[in-house]
Amino acid sequence: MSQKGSISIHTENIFPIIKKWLYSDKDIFIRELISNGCDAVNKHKKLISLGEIAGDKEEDYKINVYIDKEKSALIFEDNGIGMTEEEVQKYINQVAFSGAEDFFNKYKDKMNEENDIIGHFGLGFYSSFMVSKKVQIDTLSYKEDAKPVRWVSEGGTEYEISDSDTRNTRGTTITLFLDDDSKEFVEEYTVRNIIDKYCSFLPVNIYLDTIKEENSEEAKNENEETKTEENEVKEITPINDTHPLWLKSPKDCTDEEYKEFYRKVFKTFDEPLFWIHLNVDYPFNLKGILYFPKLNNEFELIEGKVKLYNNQVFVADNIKEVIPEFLLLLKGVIDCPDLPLNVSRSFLQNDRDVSKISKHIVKKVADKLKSLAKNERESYEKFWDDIQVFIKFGCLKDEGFYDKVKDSILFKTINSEYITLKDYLEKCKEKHENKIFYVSDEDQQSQYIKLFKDYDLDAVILDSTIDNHFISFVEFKNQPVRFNRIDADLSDVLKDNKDESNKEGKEEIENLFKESVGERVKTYSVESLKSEDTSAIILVSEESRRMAEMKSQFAGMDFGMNFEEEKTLVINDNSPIVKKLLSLKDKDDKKDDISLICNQIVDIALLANKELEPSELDDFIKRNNKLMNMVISL
Ligand SMILES: Nc1ncnc2c1ncn2[C@@H]1O[C@H](COP(=O)(O)OP(=O)(O)OP(=O)(O)O)[C@@H](O)[C@H]1O
Repeated sequence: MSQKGSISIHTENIFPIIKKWLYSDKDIFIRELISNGCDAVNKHKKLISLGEIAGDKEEDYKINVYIDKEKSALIFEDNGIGMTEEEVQKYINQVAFSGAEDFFNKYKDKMNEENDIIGHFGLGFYSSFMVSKKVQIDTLSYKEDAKPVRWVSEGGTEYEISDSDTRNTRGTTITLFLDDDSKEFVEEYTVRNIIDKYCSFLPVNIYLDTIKEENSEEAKNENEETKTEENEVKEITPINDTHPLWLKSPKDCTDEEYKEFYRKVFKTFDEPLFWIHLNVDYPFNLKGILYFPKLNNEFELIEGKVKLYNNQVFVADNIKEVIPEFLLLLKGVIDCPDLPLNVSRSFLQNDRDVSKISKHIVKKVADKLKSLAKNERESYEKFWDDIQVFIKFGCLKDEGFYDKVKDSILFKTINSEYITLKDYLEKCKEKHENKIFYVSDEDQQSQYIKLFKDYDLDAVILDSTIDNHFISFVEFKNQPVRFNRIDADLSDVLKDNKDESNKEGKEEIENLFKESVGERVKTYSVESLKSEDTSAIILVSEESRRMAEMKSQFAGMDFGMNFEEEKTLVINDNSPIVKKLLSLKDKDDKKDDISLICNQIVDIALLANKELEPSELDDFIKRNNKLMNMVISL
């Protein structure tokens, strides 16, 4: 037997649910009530522009928020459309029946502008019961012959409607009598911060004031002040900026405006490097400004912040569904009226739409980078050190982003030039095809940099933490290109410059070192290096170094193999010391000295590559002392 039916809901049970679960954050009742006021104003303006009613669209529309400490109440007052008794019955008494939706549906055929009404679900108003023991609405509709109405409810399903004796101008006043757990909302500082957070860019002026008790000291002082400064008119400024910069057309915004907006929104004195003004009408509405912040150090990146707005109402910071994770390293604002938000606004519903928006933002960022790299190369190079970590992170996170920006990725060379991968490979094709040499630590690898410069070779600097991963990623995407650290095996590259003369002498030098140094290095090679100052350098095979690094990252794990770095000692037969050693090789009484100096040369070469092992350092110091003694007793 099958049966169909409809589930019944007991309204009495709904309120505790709304109160407790609907909104994750108590503060948001302020946002909901102010956005209702804003909707009410916008509706009124819309009716004027549609010619439905007479009036001045530029009238002084506003939302006043008053704090009444004495009554422990918060009052929200607007001069919007107001409500008739019938509308109160319909929109307020029926939970989840939105007058905003109703209004939009009624006029949507006539409205050619986008829908800028915030309300949607018909639930926002009830968030006021999260903080109130009693809520009172006093409202007067714009309609002719409308009478002021009062609606009062103490949070259950009971309400009372009567004539209002306090509202005699068009608009709505909502009074929240705060419950005992919500007394913090009588503090002006708290309320101001919340309005600032959510409503900074709402399109209607918002003012906040605390009602002074008539005979209080504060009120008396204020009276005194007004008496003494009779001629001075106290200027009251709204909390919000009703025309945020992102709404302006990019061509009308000046650099100074962008910078000022950045400083104001992110409360900083810093200047952004550059920015992207997003302005999309199709296939969805999206406006915003993304700033590339100037970084003082790599780790500051985590502080990025992208604020998401829905019709100028703040929704949340850093929503990763809309803004891809790597873009969260930027700072900025994004206003997307089409966001499929759910009731509590900070949660998104439809993944497909959201991912479209997110893809679009990525594309815009990539386009901007490409255009800067192409058209403003000089400033792009100046920014590069600051933005490179961000871009590399983006590439690692999103291959699509890499594919878009790959030709705009720069590499700084040891000659302080900036070059793309393509240009580097082309330039070095003859000398080392598909091989990129890089420096991971300029100070430590200075010997090698010098060698490179002597041989007119070029290397790029990849010294941030992210570069290790980035190198593997670029190799994977650009096979058979390989990155080699500057101390990697250069024999192929040096071969071209190889001096084939003195072959015999070279063999003798090699044997001399082999005898004295033994197994400490795997291979020996003797070259005629251009610089006489270097007696020898150590080269480490790229593969073996990477394996050894990997092993040290997974310390303690047994890989079943020995990952030793494979070292080659390149001895310079142009060095006067090496020459001298060679000349002494047959002198028996010099054997010990030769061995001492050969080992010392190896250690110095090792030191120039990286720190010595403790036991090696020990020997090095002992030998050094011996050498000094020898010199002194000469
Ligand atoms: N200040 C106001 N002035 C005029 N009408 C109002 C005001 N506040 C609420 N209303 C009416 O009550 C309706 C219900 O408000 P409520 O905040 O519960 O939902 P909403 O704004 O439609 O949607 P949401 O839940 O998304 O905020 C509104 O759609 C509007 O018609």
